[in-house]
Amino acid sequence: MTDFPLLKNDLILRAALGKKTERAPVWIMRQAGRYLPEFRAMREKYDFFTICRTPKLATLITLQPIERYDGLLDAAIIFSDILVIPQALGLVVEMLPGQGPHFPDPLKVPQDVDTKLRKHVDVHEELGYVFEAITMTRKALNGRVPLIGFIGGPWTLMAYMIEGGGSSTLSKAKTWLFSYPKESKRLLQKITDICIDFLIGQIKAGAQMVQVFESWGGELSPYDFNIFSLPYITQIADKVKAQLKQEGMESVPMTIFCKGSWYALESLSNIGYDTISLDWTIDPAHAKAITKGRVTLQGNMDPNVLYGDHEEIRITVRRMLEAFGTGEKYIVNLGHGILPTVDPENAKVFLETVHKVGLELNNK
Ligand SMILES: Cc1c2[nH]c(c1CCC(=O)O)Cc1[nH]c(c(CCC(=O)O)c1C)Cc1[nH]c(c(CCC(=O)O)c1C)Cc1[nH]c(c(C)c1CCC(=O)O)C2
Repeated sequence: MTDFPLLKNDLILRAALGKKTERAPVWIMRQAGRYLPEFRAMREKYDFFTICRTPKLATLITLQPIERYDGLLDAAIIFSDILVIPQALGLVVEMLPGQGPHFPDPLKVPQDVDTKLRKHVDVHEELGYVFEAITMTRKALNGRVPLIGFIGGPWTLMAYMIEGGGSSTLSKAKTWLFSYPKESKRLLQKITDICIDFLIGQIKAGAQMVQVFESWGGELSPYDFNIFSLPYITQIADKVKAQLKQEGMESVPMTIFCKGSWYALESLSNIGYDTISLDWTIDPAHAKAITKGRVTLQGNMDPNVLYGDHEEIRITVRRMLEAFGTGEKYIVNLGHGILPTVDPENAKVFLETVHKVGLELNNK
């Protein structure tokens, strides 16, 4: 194991493990991204996946929000993308400016799993650049805040690999689920095996917390979620923790974010994750009543509130903190990624209010 600088702010790790905190910690999904002019300047020079594959650039960008919002963020998240796993499997993925991800040759029929995808993926060979970026970033952070690693959930990755990009209906991916359920499960298992190896590698490289982004969970009915998502995200938590334990290594807190899967809260609080990240359609009181303190909750302000004026942002943050409670089992975040046209000053108002109101409510 590499020797890393001593961690000075462990609020988020304590909150994730259910310990008391002086105030609720905060970070922002997609905090290193297009809303920051310093990120856009880098993107004028470099292609998206070139940045992901160049540890020095990924480190620099991961640190951008940490430096801009000096002392206001309680975690950094490694700059990368969930789609590096489909790339590791052998698919070409491009990031089209302003349009998002594009697969020129996606999976079309089940036989493609055998002809278009690598039989075996060695994560060190294919994704070693992410591990290097994590180790480099953890050192560059110099203990300021913990570093979060991440992966996409198997169903979300499968859907991208078949749709070939974003989609409003996911009809192509769902055609697989309902026409070729056996082959779909085989593909989901293949992706899951890589997710497990990749997360373990990220933790060994220095990730101090990890998040699974099942961003398209809510596109499935509760019945289908239990068949095509839940078993795989469950395996990820189980096997990552079991393997680290077997190797005598400490695990790190794990967060599951199933966007839109409000119906799955009960199941999600029983499958080995420490934290559940919520989108804004879930009422905090409802989430607390269902999860009953078994997990830490993270979230969940509507990212569009950051388009409101400063006073509206402050009011919404206060309401959210009062509803979740700030001293225990809560991490503040948005309900989904920060939007690319948000004013970075509004994000600052959000962060400052979280600090101010969090301390105030804890000292009551
Ligand atoms: C579905 C998904 C993807 N990527 C991701 C998800 C899960 C979270 C979610 O649901 O939003 C996760 C992700 N993508 C990115 C990060 C980096 C770390 C961070 O959060 O700051 C993380 C955690 C960088 C990125 N990933 C992407 C950008 C913008 C790319 C650009 O510069 O053109 C960044 C900074 C591109 C991307 N990557 C993806 C899409 C749909 C897009 C285009 C839309 C968008 O820009 O938000 C796939």
